[in-house]
Amino acid sequence: MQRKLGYRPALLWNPAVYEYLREAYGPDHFSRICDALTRPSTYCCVRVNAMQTSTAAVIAELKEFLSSKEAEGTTCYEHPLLKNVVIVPGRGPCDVSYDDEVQKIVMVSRKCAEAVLRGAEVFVPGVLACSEHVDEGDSVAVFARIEVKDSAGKWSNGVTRGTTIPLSDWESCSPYDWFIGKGRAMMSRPTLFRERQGIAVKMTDRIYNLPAFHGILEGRVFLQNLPSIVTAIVLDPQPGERILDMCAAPGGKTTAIASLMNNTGEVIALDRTHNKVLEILSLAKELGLSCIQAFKLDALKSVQVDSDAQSSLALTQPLEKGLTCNYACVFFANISHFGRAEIQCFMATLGDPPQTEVPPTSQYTSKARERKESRRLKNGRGRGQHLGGRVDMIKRFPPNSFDRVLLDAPCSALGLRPRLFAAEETLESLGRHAIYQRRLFDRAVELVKAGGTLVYSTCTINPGENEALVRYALDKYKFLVLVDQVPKIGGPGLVGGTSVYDGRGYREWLKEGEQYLVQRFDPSSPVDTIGFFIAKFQVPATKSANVSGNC
Ligand SMILES: C[S@@+](CC[C@H](N)C(=O)[O-])C[C@H]1O[C@@H](n2cnc3c(N)ncnc32)[C@H](O)[C@@H]1O
Repeated sequence: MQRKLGYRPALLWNPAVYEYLREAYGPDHFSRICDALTRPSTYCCVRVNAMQTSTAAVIAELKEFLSSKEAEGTTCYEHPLLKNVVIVPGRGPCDVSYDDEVQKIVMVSRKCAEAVLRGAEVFVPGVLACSEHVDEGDSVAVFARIEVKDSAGKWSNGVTRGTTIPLSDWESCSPYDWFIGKGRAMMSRPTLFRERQGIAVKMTDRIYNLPAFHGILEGRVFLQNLPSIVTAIVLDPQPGERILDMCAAPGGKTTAIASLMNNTGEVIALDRTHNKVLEILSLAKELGLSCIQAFKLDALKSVQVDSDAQSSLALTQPLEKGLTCNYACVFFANISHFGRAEIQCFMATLGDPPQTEVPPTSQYTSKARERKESRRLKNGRGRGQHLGGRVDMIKRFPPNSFDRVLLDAPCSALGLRPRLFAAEETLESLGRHAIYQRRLFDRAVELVKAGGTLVYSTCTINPGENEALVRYALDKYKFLVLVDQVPKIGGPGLVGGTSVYDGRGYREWLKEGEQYLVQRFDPSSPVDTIGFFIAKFQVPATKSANVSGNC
């Protein structure tokens, strides 16, 4: 059947979100955006680590590498506007025809398919089902299985892992299966469903051919989306400055910022997830960027309140020590789920720390510590040690601590591509993202110095998390100035607002004139990037007086 032979996936949305975005962009534009979201960008963007090498050297090495591949005609060039950025074009969509040789099918999960469309091979955990008698070396057609709603209203792929697809029975594929290319099976069917890892299918004919250069130029380049690189440049970090990257993992923008500063100054990277902090540290090490310090910290709790000052020294200790070292650490570890105001209020009533609250460990071991010790004996050293050391967990900062702050906020990620399914977000969940981003933004405003710069970015096309955040920021913090950005590669933002009530009342976007100050990367535009949004704010020298009146 025709639908199985072409790659024309229709993106599935929650109906209310679909209507909301359709109204925001207009039917034709939104239809083009949906179409673009289902495809990967047709080029790779490589950020050169200028600390280790030069753009010319990278281009020379890449050209040599690419010419040794069968990807004929593939070349690369420096981005015309961005220093140290190399573009490597790919191809697609390509016609991949079936012939009699390909009779066997491998069905993969939607997430696996999205990775394959970005250039990955099919790995074992991504395989859901395949034809009977698939043997190592067989030519197979690879299909993506898209989620469907089950009888309980839950989204699932509806396929039991290991299911057999009859030979050549294309009809057994539903309208939710999309052909993404052909490949060579690297293992037989029984092995495939017995193994837990490894390459299951090596792709030979892809709908999208993106250059893959794993394992070359390590430490000298970093593969990064164009808008992410632009975000770091827009922040305009200067050598010697103190910069905060509030939501930093895996560290793409953190390392871009540190490189722009020639590795001089201080880049503080926060993330609330332990292993993600290790990822930042490992990337910084790989790229040789020693000016980066990464901490595990909920950015919502990153601002020191007056009563923190006395205990700030203790708060910079790793939590493991904190459990035994002193009262302040134990206190903060245990109440970390409270908000700032509650902590402030509690601390104010607390007075001096009691001397005998936590006896020394030699005399006393808490139940939690006992459990931890027994886990340690059973499992060996903690995960921090396995992955290369533990991370500092608590470090609050006094207000007005940073020359520049980047808030690359956690978001609905509705701009990421390729994307074969978008129905998981509802108007309510979009509203929750927006609220969370506003709370993080409030902290960012506190932490940036008077005279400093604050950049806010997301990888979503949802105006409620983009333009509406800017409206919130300018309405709440009258002293903030929305400023122009260099370079400007994205298009203008959205003016006006929405009639669709998202349950939270965030309906106003930009005012006339403001749209040219932000940049919105539209996936359907010729720049062909992920959907992304950047806003830059300047804080005047008189910030502190204004902050107290507005925060
Ligand atoms: C969009 S990603 C950041 C990507 C990163 N800036 C980069 O360019 O590589 C958002 C990150 O925010 C982190 N995050 C979410 N809530 C947070 C919080 N309250 N405090 C700190 N990090 C948080 C998530 O763990 C996630 O790694």
